[in-house]
Amino acid sequence: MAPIDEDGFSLTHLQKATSYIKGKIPSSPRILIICGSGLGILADSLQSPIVIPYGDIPNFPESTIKGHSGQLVFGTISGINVLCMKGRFHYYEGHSLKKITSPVRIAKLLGVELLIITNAAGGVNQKYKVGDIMLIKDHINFLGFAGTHPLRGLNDDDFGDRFFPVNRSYDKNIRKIAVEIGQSLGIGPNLHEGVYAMVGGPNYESPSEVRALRTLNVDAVGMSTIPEVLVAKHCGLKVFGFSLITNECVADYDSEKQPNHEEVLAAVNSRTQQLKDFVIKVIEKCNFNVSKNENISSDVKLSNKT
Ligand SMILES: O=P(O)(O)O[C@H]1O[C@H](CO)[C@@H](O)[C@H]1O
Ligand SMILES: Nc1nc2[nH]cnc2c(=O)[nH]1
Repeated sequence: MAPIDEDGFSLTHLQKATSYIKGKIPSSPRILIICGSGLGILADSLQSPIVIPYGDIPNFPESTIKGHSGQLVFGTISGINVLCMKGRFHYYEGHSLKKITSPVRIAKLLGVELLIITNAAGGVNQKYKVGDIMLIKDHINFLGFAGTHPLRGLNDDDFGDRFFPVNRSYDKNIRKIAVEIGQSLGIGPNLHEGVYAMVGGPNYESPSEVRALRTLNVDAVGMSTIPEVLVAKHCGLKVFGFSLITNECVADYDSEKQPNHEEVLAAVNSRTQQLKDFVIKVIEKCNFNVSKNENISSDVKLSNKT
């Protein structure tokens, strides 16, 4: 029986988008960077960029949120082929989780081996300050607790096994490199390793929710990232992820503070150059971590399947 092709997530359905992208790029990407709110500036670090608007890619979702421009950019960083999503998709926009994560499967089909995923997140840990970077060491998938999952439905064996582990999802070697790079860039005191939690959104947390997250040892909270990571792990990609702390979550019942998207984007804008330097150096150091570039093949097949 063919996997349920709900929301176009099966190999057959994704081949149209994959073939279209293959026709636009000269060789296989090894790294996919997914840019969080306002973090599309990371794409500006790519050499010889080729820009493909999401709207031109068959069956590709569209971004609807400020700070997500809706372009796929192919280029190189330190000689490594990189695909960068300037704009990601969120469950609260109305996209299904299959749709949100379909770019990860397309990246796998294109030859990507490493997902670098970024987001803007609220600081739950009271030690975190606006502008800090949190390397994600683990996550809590609240949507998954209720069974809301991108891989719900028949499993597509073309991509991965029905049941799969997600402990050690966030590559420890790359995190170690990132910590060293953070120190070399002078952001060591503002660099943490912590637990990211995803909620559905689009509202920010109530004070009681922030207090509950703290009891669960959550360090940062957002409305994205984990579905993409789960699909990446399912199909065998390495993952490195970080959050930019863009606001301090409000746990005081009488606080006048009201988290908002403008402050989120402003916090990202204030760290633009440092974030670009950070990501470039992580990729430079990870050079050994992915295969060398190779010319793009015309047929669409999974690299780990004969
Ligand atoms: O997770 P990213 O895409 O960075 O965006 C974060 O910022 C927005 C809220 O300000 C939400 O979309 C939340 O998920
Ligand atoms: N859920 C959530 N997502 C965010 N994205 C940026 N800041 C926040 C926040 O405080 N809460």
